[in-house]
Amino acid sequence: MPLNCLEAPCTKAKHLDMMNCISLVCLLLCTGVSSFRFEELTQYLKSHEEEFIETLRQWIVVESDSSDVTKRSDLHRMMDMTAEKLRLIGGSVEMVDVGTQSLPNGSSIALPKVVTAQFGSDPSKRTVCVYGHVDVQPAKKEDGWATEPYELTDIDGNLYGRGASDNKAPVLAWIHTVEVYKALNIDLPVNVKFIIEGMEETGSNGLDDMIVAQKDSFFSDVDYIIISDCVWLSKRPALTYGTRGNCYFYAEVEGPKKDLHSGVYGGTVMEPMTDLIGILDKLISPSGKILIPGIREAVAHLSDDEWRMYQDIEFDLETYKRDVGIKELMYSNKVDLLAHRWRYPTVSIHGIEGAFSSSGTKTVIPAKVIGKFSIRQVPNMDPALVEKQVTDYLRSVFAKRNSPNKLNVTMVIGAKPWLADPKHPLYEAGKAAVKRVFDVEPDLIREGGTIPVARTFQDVTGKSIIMLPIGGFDDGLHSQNEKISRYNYIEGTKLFIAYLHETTKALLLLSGSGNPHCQRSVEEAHIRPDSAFQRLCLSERLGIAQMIADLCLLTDAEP
Ligand SMILES: CC(C)C[C@H](NC(=O)CN)C(=O)O
Repeated sequence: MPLNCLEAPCTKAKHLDMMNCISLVCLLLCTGVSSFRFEELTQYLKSHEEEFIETLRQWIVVESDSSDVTKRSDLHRMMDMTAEKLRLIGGSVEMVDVGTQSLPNGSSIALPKVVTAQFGSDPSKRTVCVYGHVDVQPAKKEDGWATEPYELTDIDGNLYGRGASDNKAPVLAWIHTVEVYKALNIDLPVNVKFIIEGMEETGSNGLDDMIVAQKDSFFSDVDYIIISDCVWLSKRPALTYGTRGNCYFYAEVEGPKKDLHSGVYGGTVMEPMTDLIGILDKLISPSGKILIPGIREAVAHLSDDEWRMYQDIEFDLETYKRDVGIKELMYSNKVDLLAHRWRYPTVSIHGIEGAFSSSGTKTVIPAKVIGKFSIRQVPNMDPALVEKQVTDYLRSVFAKRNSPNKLNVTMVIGAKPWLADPKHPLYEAGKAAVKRVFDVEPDLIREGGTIPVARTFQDVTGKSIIMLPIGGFDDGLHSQNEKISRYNYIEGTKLFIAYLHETTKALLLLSGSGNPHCQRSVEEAHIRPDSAFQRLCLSERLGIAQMIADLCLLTDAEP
């Protein structure tokens, strides 16, 4: 019985019949999909566990905090170490200069180079590109860490250290995936490329331009991009199909020419800090309602399907409360809580530069203060519009205060949200890999945090992205006592090994027996969620998918 082709423009292969399926299986056999030596690969991994933890230790010790310019030499060293590691296992590595960063005092400083690497360029294989970052958020012992943040400390199987989960261990897990194949002299099922940056935690400065510049070179043969810079929702492994974006603002209020004694001058001048707190208070209500006109109106409505997906996810609010360490949440039902974590915007106030913040009782009136806040972005918000909405609104709120002080609002990060189709074959491959390693179905989740470059990858290169997290729900990203468990680090590496295998099948499926028109059309269909075309592709592909999956099962002999 003939089966319909994957999509309309693919005329030659309009009817994929049994013969075509058989030739596809032959292709699977030729590309090595049939001889997956999973046991051997994971045995090697297990027997080298301590070595892989030692490498993580050497990476954690580097204070690669991208937000602190005094640590820039550490960050450069971190990029060198990443390049060296990739070279050591046989990658052809480049360190791409992405220019300089302008500092508030008018000077500039070199951005960390972006590391790219390539393993294999076999034209008969598909090419995947792994993105990750090796910069970290700030951390000091006195912030409340129980251990030294830059010394990897193993307590009860948890590996504590700044950047352990975000994102050094996942980057290493991908590198080790390639290393294990190489060490055993087993052919990688795909060509693997890496793009590792050092400015993710401050908005990926320089990377967007580099992606645009290398669209037709480094990215030209990339079939899709994998990002493992997020965490599971619970103890169950997950696949992530969306991230929120982030618009980060500085609101600077400047008053007297120098700091003043509040006893001598207090009561006679309008204080910049009072103005700043006054306007920040008008951003969001205590119940979480964003007060900036136009923001809430832009948000895509929660569909019935989404509601059902959230409802079906196992998620315990009590565990969540315990992890956060609070008595009450903003929402007491699961769907509302997940929706506000993943797919609604929120305002967070992060800090005030110039304010007195040490211990003690200094009685100063600070002359200039900079409030720092960000708004997480969701479909269909547009950072350029948000910048205008926020600036206009804060100016009008400030004007009502009749203050002689000066207000200056700037948006320093404008990262868009990213959303994929969790029914894409890449996610089917993810499910199969999770099943193989953990013997469960993964949660399909979104992520409240931001990977600034995710949307750029998609928009500029036109490639699909899958996010494959290995971090635990309680890893404490950006927080005190960040960690990754040994279990997640090592089983996560196993997951990546399995994923490269499963994805080879998925990519063959995507390519519609290798017809490039089919490939392009399916990719396009998945980049435009909700199109009628995509629905057609998906529904027509399901039958074929099932059939090929069944045939693959026959060929998937373990050693
Ligand atoms: C734009 C932010 C600084 C990016 C940051 N990203 C991550 O933490 C991803 N690991 C975020 O705050 O979401």
